[in-house]
Amino acid sequence: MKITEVRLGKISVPLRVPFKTALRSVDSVEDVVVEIHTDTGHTGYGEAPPTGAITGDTTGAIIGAIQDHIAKSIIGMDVDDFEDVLQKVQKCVVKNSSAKAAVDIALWDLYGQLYKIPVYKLMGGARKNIVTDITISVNDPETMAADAINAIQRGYDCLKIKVGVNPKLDIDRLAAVRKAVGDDVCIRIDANTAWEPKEAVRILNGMQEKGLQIELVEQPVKAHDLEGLKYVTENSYVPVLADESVFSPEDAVKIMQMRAADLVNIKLMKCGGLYNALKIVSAAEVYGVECMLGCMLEAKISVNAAVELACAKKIITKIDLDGPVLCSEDPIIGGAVFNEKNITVSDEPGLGIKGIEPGKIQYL
Ligand SMILES: C[C@H](N)C(=O)N[C@H](CCC(=O)O)C(=O)O
Ligand SMILES: [Mg+2]
Repeated sequence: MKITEVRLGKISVPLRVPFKTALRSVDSVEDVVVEIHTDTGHTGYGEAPPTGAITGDTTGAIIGAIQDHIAKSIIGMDVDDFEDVLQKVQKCVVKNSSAKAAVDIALWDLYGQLYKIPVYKLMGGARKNIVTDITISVNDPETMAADAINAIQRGYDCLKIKVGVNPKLDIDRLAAVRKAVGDDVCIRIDANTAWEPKEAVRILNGMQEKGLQIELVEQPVKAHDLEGLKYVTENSYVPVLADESVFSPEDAVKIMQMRAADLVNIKLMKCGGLYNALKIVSAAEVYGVECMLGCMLEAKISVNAAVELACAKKIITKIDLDGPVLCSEDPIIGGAVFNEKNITVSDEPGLGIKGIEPGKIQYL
């Protein structure tokens, strides 16, 4: 199965409501779609969003990295030389984790098709069903309480609450949400790097002293501030999950060795795809650190690849794969079934993606 062409396109999917975090505010998912074609007539699908505020990757940079470096390096290679092709993707250009992830995902899709096996079974095959949380954007406390009730009415029982814009409001935000949804709903929060370490401990312990039952906090402090992250981990009542601080497997190992966080959030767009995500998973298994499988604002092709990984590995105990359910439509045909919080992985070979709705992709 030789790679003959790497074709790129763009999709744009409106969100149900604007997505607002401490780092950015957007109204739609804008993704680069990758199709890898082969001499056997197979197509592998991948996808990457331009999450510049977190990865530094813009649409133009994703397209440029793939066209100028990655595609040139892998065209003509045989997908059956899988390790060689995956390593070529990682090594032909530095950084550019989202571009690498998009191509890596498409290659796993092809490799699964070659051996007629779903990707989650190739990687471990632990389970077929997972349950995701849903994200509530940061707003004023009343709006967030109303959004939380709406999520509960859609059937979600775990909410990921964004905080960190005007941190003075954060305890009031969580108090309003907890009051609105009651005690049985799981609430996790994500500060997206917004707080200083001492401020984080004060806010988090203030929340727990009020009985708000926060399950975990994601990335309370700046990405590079591992000492600050460790300070929060050691001094707050709330378990800490590292997100923006963990891109590569090396980052993950460092955080685990330092005990700078209690958990890590694996995202394919940060680590460059499934090849490196599996290394983070292995490190987590060795250190006994549970993982979240998360996503950026992404449509269903790349989130589908994350579903495959989450269904393969039991060390992944927290699921934040709500990209597709935040969208107002799903232009992707095939793949995992997203029924609100319940996600069922596809049993088709590869990723099970059949294509994109006609007219929904703009080829370059
Ligand atoms: C969409 C997902 N639930 C999420 O919140 N991801 C964010 C970053 C998403 C983005 O800005 O595109 C996170 O976990 O930090
Ligand atoms: Mg996060």
